This record gives sequence, C-alpha cells and structure tokens, in this order.
Amino acid sequence: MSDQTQSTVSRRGFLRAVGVSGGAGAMLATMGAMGLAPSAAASVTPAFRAPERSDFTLTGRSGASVVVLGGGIAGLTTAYELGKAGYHCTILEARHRVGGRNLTIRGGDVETDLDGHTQRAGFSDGVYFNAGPGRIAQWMVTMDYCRELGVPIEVFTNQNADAWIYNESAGMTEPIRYRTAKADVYGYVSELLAKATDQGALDARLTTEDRDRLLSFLQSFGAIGGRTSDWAYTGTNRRGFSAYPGAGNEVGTLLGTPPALSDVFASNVGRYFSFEFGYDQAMLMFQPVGGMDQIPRALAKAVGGHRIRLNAEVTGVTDRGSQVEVTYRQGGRQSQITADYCVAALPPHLMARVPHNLGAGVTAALADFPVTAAGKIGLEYRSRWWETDQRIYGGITETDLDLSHIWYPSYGFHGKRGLVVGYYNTGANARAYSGLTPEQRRERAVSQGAKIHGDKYRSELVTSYSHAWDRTRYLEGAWTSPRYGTAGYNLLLQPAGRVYFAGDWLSHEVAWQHGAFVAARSAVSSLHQRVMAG
Ligand SMILES: Cc1cc2nc3c(=O)[nH]c(=O)nc-3n(C[C@H](O)[C@H](O)[C@H](O)COP(=O)(O)OP(=O)(O)OC[C@H]3O[C@@H](n4cnc5c(N)ncnc54)[C@H](O)[C@@H]3O)c2cc1C
Ligand SMILES: CC(C)CC(=O)C(=O)O
Repeated sequence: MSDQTQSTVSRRGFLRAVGVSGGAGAMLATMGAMGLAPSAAASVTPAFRAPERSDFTLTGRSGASVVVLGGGIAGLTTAYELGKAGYHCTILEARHRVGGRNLTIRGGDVETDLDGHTQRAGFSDGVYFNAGPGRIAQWMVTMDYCRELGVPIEVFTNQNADAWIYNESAGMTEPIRYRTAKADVYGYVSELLAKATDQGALDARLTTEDRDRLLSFLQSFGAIGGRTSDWAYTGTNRRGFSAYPGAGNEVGTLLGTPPALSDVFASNVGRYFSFEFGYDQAMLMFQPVGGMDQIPRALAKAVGGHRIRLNAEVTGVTDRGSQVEVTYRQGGRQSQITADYCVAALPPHLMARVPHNLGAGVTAALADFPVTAAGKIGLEYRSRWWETDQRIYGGITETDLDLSHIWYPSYGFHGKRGLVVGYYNTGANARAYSGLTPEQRRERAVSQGAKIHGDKYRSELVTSYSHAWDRTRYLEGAWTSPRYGTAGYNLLLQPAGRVYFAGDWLSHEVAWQHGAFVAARSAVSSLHQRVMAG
C-alpha cells in the first residue's frame, strides 16, 4: 500500500478508535497537534483514552477436536485460545518451524527459496535478523500476548533525529540528518504560514484571537523570527552542530545556515515526516528481546509441541457434514486427520489452491486477495560504526533509492558487532531484489548504502542474509490487500460448514501481527459460540 494510503487509513483508524467521526475529529486532532487552546475542544471531546489491556478468555469449556491449518500467529493463537477452553487442537504447519511470516534468522539457519537459492545464515552468536515483523505499537494486542506469555520486550527505535535522509533523485549528494531536514522544513513552512496569516490572507477563516494564537504557535513550532523580522526563518540550533557545545566558552559551531527555501522544498525531505504521525508507527514502539520469533516460540510452547506437526503440508480439506477431514503430506507420505472443526489459517492465495469441497464461491473469494511483495537484507558488521562514527543509535534512514529504508539495531548498543537491515522494500523494488541471487542482492544493497554511509558500509561487512517474501515457499508474499465490504471478503468471515478462516488478511490490520491475533480471536469466538449452543 502506498505511503499516502497508509497514512490516510491510519488517521481514519485512529479517529474511529477513539470514537470521533468526520470533521469534528479531524479538527480536534489538528488543534491538538498545533497545541492550540483546548477550550472549545474540551466541551465536545470524549476522553482520549488508550485501549485497555485486552486479555481474552472463552466462557465455558469443550472437549471438541479442531484441526488448525498453518502455524503462523493466527494458527498458533487459535490453538492457544481454544486449548485454554479445553479443546483438542492439532496444528498442521508446512514449514520446518512455526511462526509463518514471523521469522527471525540466526546463525546456522538454512532457508531455500522457490528459485532454489539456499542461504545458510552466518550470523554471530547473539546477532539476529527479523526478516518479517520488527516492531509493535503500544496499543496492539500483540503487546498483551507478550505480557501473558512472558515474552520480555524492549523499545524499538522507529524514529531517530540523528538518522539520515537521502534523496538521490532530488540531486542530493550528501545525506542530511532528520533533525536538520525537519528544522528547515518546519521553519520555512512556519514562515510562509505566518506571513500569510499576518497579511490577512486567512482572515475569512480566523478570528483575531485565532490569528494571534496561530502566530504564536508558528513562532515556536518553526523557530522563526517575530513580526519585526517578517517571521523569517534563518536557522536554529535545532539543525544540529558541526561541533557541539562544550566546556567553558565553547559555544559550539552551528551546522551552517539553512539552504534557500526553494532548495529545501526541492530536496523533498519532508515526504518522510508524516510516517511518525501514523497511529501504528508512532514512538514508542517495541520489540521482543532476542528476536520477534520469541512470540511464536512462546505460543508453541503454551500450545504444546505434541499438538504441532511440522513439515506437514495440507493437501485437501473435506467437510463431511459431522466432521472435517484434512489430508496432508509429511515426510513423503500422505496422511489424514479428522476433527470436529477446522480453522484454516493459511495465506488466502495459497488456501485457494488447496482442493476442498467448500464451494466455488469460497475458492473465488480466497483467490481475490492481491498480494504485495516485500524484502529485507540483514548485514552483520564487525564493528558498530553507525554508533561510534555517525552517532546513530537505532532508528531508520529514509531514502528514495530502491533499498527504501535502512534500519539500525535497537539492541546491543555499544556491543562488538551488530546487524543493520540494509534494505526493507516493497512492491516493484522488492521484486527487483527478489529476482537476484543473494550475492547480487547484497552487492546492490551495499553499493547503494555506501552512498550514505561511506566505505565502512562495505569494508566492515562480515556476512549477510536476504529474504524475499514473494519467493518464500508456503507464503508467496508479504501481505495482502483485502477487498473490504465485498461479498467475497464477508463470505470468509463466516464458516464454510465446519471450516473457519483466520489470518491478518481477515482484519483491518493487515501486515500486522495484531491483525492475525484479532482475526484468530474472532474465529475462535464464533466457533466456541456454536459449540456452546449445542
Ligand atoms: C516484511 C514484513 C514486515 C512486517 N512487519 C511487521 C511488523 O513490524 N509488526 C507486525 O506486527 N507485523 C508485521 N508484519 C506482519 C506479520 O508478519 C503478519 O501479520 C503475521 O505474522 C501474519 O500471521 P498469520 O498467521 O495471519 O499468517 P502467516 O504468518 O502467513 O501464517 C500462515 C502459515 O501457513 C503455513 N502454510 C502455508 N501453506 C500451508 C499448507 N499447505 N499446509 C500447512 N501450512 C501451510 C505457512 O507456512 C505459515 O506458517 C510484517 C510482515 C512482513 C512480511
Ligand atoms: C507496511 C507495514 C504496515 C508493514 C509493517 O507492519 C511494518 O513494517 O511495520
């Protein structure tokens, strides 16, 4: 999904979550962001409460049997929650490990993709690479599962004033720090708006009181001069220093004067600023200590290893009326399992290919989820030069290169080695990388990243591992774009006979584990209600 779509959806989602709709909500959010007087807002604003802890329990117990297809977050959660209520669940997972897209790569891990490229990760002890999910927002139910399952968490730095922005297509030859880019963009935008306001251009929209409040807000927001200096932006220490202030009379050396207004806008650095406003990407964000796969590992432990069959590829689903029969291939042999119910938690485009007797409408609906490609590379370095030489401790560098984003680790600060995510891209950029060999991907990522970070980006590199989600067997994509509101989407929210569906693709939080958790809860609730009704 595009950044624009993402942020539009994000804002709408936020307002809906706090029970504010339409123009009033937008106005209040804008006023809040501007720090304007809340007097009018207070009378119409419901309390802006954070979502409370969201633990889940089914009321009543059952000994019914359930076969769960897929051991990703949704499949594991299904078995975990039903298991708490007494059900007998068996998970069939095609891969050699649970977790699905929640995949953490460590030294010694071996993965072969659909093109036959085999990679054995050579990462050092203690170094890991989250090839799929990397961050969790505070409000997400994922946090509740971490708490309930005893998975320790730590802050994931999703935004860093000292990380870089690099827009090669705008003619930049040097990266610029986020803090510098922000100071200049906010400064010039504030200057323009203050001038327009003061010259009366907005009088139809503003009362005299509004105008004064807006001008006062802009002065502090953009660090601009006052009326006597025509609200000019001339730079500020928010841009940073080339030599930071020190002892005695060392006042420091400011990072020069800002480029001209027109050059700042031409550099297009401002396109990245809205990211951190997203309700799903705003700091603080979190990650499990030791790797994202601590979540599926903990779920699998709670479910019980004896209930999980790995390397078990589902090959058929037949609803027999009073039971469901599932065939699967494991160790070169076809096997069969029969249960009272089935929860299918496979990616929809793959479930569509599994032979079944649930009807052509179900197949058509499952096949109607457009799939997005995404890819990441983990680059292990023998030194943490981004911390020692560039003073970047976590966070993300944004670029218009085809590598898109570079992530610095949010763990192991000041350690000996560390892992940088050298690209995290989607769509056409991801497909361009997934069509390469792992060696070619690494070369492309390193030669691009070196434009921003210099020679050490290559010379300090020890080893790498890249993951192409569209070329990953049993997943064949990073996430889908559901066609919400269509008959097909709604059909899959209902059981097809004794078969229920679950996965992030049946939620409004696609591409987030939160979506997989809540979709599993929904399927489980619906199944349990039916069982309890007898
Ligand atoms: C690059 C990337 C970045 C992401 N970033 C984040 C993030 O920062 N934070 C976040 O919370 N989420 C993130 N996500 C999304 C998150 O990974 C998913 O929402 C979540 O893991 C989906 O879980 P699921 O159980 O619905 O599906 P899946 O993980 O797709 O599980 C489906 C399972 O079915 C199995 N399967 C497939 N075919 C068969 C078969 N025939 N028989 C048996 N089993 C089969 C698969 O092996 C898999 O285990 C990201 C995803 C990607 C790819
Ligand atoms: C497209 C994003 C929403 C995927 C994701 O969950 C993430 O990288 O944070």
